Amino acid sequence: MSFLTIERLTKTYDQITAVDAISLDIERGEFVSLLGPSGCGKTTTLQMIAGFVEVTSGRILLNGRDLSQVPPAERGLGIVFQSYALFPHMTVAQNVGFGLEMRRVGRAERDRRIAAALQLVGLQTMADRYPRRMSGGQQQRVALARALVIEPDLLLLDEPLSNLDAKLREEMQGELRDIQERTGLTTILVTHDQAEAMALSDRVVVMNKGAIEQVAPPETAYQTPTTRFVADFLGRTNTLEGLCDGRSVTVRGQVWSLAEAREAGPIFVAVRPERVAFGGTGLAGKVRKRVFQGSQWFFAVESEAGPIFVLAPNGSGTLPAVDEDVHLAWSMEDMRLLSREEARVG
Ligand SMILES: Nc1ncnc2c1ncn2[C@@H]1O[C@H](COP(=O)(O)OP(=O)(O)OP(=O)(O)O)[C@@H](O)[C@H]1O
Repeated sequence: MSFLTIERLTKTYDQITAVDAISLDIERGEFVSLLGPSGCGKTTTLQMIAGFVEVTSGRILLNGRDLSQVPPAERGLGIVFQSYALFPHMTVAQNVGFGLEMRRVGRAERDRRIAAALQLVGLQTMADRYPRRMSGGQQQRVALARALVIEPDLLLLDEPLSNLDAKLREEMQGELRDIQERTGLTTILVTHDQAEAMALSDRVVVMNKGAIEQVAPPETAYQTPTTRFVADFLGRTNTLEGLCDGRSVTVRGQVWSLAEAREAGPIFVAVRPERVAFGGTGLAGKVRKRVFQGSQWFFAVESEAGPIFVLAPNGSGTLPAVDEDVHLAWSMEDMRLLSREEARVG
């Protein structure tokens, strides 16, 4: 039995099915992200786990206990929202200790746990500050300390870093992962940011229209997306139409032999921009756009099979200019084959 089990969880609002019979198992100590575009149902899922949104049907079991009749405050959860929701008239220590006071934890124990939580988020010197005199990143750390101090069974994070600027956000991601690893706390993060989900998680749960598209470690979901939606959502991907004859795949006259036989018929081929190379006698095209991105160059190529994006590391030899005629190649291993059904988008 998993630490957290979600069974056919559903939420409907009048005509809208926000979450559509999703099932998911999360192990103790795992860091899992619910990832998807706006409106896919990730927040609603988290809110049902937290107990803030009533479940329409399905079950949530935490550590074997059915949560349906358990009020939010008794579920043993630490929660951090996008808005820090700190009490402005309380110091950092008072904010962090609030939950302990509610739980009638004694003074000495409270002080010890507040100090430990502040240490964990690197705010040990700021216990007496008021939130308004702190940066967004520091306030978010207070919110995190407040969630950690009650020693929750499960940590729920709803877009906790999306109010921070890009650099601070990246820094906080590292810290969040670090803290999670040190505490071993089972964590669920809701985010629409695929880079954030991939950087932090043991597994990502990619959601679309209230349903789960794929559950996998970030690398697996990125390298072997099982649907076109996942392939498009996790980074940029090129999707081209092809034809399979059972033993090989053809895209505009270019043929790749298959390692394993596959059902014949029309298919889609997905290949990542960083896997496409210039040169050889592959697909012909013309460079339409070339953009310097620091560590890499981005190219938009109009090919005979449609538009193809290419990413080439900076310093990887001579690269083509805009309007130059080019050939594009990639190997069989870098190609994902999606059936028409798998290739549906949206
Ligand atoms: N209280 C509500 N009443 C009616 N519909 C709702 C309510 N809350 C959410 N919805 C709808 O349910 C769907 C899923 O919403 P949800 O907030 O879970 O998505 P999300 O993936 O978290 O999106 P976002 O990142 O924008 O918050 C949306 O279509 C939304 O409009």
